[in-house]
Amino acid sequence: MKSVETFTQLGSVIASFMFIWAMFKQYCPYQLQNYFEKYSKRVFTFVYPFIQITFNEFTGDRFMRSEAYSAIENYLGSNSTMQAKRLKADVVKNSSQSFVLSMDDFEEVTDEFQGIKLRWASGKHISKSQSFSFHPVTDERMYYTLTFHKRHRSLILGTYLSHVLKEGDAIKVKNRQRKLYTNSGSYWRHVVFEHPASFETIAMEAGKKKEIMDDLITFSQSEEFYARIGRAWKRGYLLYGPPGTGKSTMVAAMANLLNYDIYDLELTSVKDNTELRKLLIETSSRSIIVIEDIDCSLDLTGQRKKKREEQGRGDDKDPKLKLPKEETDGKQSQVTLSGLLNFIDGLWSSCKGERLIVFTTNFLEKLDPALIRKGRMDKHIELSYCSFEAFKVLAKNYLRLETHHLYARIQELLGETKMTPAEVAEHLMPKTLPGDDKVCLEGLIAGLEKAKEDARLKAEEEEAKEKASSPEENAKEKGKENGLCDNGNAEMSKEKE
Ligand SMILES: Nc1ncnc2c1ncn2[C@@H]1O[C@H](COP(=O)(O)OP(=O)(O)OP(=O)(O)O)[C@@H](O)[C@H]1O
Ligand SMILES: [Mg+2]
Repeated sequence: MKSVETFTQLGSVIASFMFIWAMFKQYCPYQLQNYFEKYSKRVFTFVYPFIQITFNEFTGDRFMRSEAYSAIENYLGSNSTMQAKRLKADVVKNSSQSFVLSMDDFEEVTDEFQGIKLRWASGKHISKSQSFSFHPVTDERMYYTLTFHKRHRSLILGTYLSHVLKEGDAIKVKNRQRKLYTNSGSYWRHVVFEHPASFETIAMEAGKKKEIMDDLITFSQSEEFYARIGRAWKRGYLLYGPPGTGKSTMVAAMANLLNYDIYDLELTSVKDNTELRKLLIETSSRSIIVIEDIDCSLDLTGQRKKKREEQGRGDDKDPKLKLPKEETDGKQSQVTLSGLLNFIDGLWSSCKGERLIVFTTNFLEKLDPALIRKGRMDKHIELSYCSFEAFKVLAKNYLRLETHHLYARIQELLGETKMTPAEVAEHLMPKTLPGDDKVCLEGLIAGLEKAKEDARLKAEEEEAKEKASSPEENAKEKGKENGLCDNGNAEMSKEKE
């Protein structure tokens, strides 16, 4: 890199000479000017075999920061921290509130790409406002320059620069503030997404958890695979299970694992298929589009289909078919099952980047099979009642307990009765400060025993009802009634006698 520096100094000398020439050339005869310029350029390229590219912070529009400049800034971040003697620090308001370091003005760092050394330098143009003012405004425009030998021109201009942009963008995505979007009608609004859920804290069997995490990570790293097989880079997940088993929590954990944004799509407030299409096209890459409680969101369920069949109306693929959920509402949503299916199947192919679509439901059996078939909803994940293994995860998170003598009783009860992780978690919440583990575990045992007793009573009640409504029982009951009547008649006839 020493040679680059020497040549840079030489370049500066030649540049100064060119500047002096520019000042005085007007006093030279025209032919001499041409002659001098032609040969001075040749000499310059001969003695200075390096190419320099400038990347300005602002291009054209003063208010729009150049994307290339930001990508380079991110790309050089780690190099700058290691090499530059003067750094600039800033705080990024993300969850970690960490510092972001970049090289200060007029600093230099080197980079290496496929064995080629390159030099990046930062600079600043300062211009004062021309108009007179007591508070003159200075206009500062930062820039980066990249210097490399001309024999590497094609490699640097092609492969290296796209590598810089790609890496810089990836770093930007990693450091960015993630967002949670919700739709009000056909517009997305967003807030900063800072949900603490992670796969580590989700109560679930370790094997199942690992399988889901592996699936997600494999998906996020399979851009080339999807391109090769000619499929849009998307994957559908269907999370189903009773309320309070962690479906929404898992969506947040997925977003945190993959560093994705979340688009929480409220289908009932979407007017029609056109609005749905608009909303979905506006979603960015690296995002999860979630439709919670899909069975309630719209009547996109098998039951509605059956009802329609009974009414002798066409099939569910008819795009004109309207499936308003709240027909009594003033505003009717006219999003159709076919509208949703068409989007899931078709439109994404033209949207760049990766997207996950997640449906959650409490009632799997209510959903139209067309909606959840493989290829649309590729992975079906059941979130169910709390197992002992899941309980241990919760106890570790909430009480920092690995084991306890009450665990044996809890294991026994969890095998006999159903309780959702949400309910178990509620029992494990400390009731006083500092929390008392034994009190929490005993509370849970009491809760489980009560749930077991309630379930037993309910089962008995149902059994009794069933018996009452069974034909044999009815006949017996009738028999009894008749018997009573006969007896009554007999008594009456006795009385008559
Ligand atoms: N598997 C789980 N692991 C850890 N915490 C859980 C789990 N399931 C539920 N919880 C806790 O219970 C609360 C409710 O869970 P969540 O909202 O994810 O349930 P859900 O399945 O989405 O319910 P619903 O069907 O009613 O929307 C969460 O705040 C979470 O802390
Ligand atoms: Mg939920």
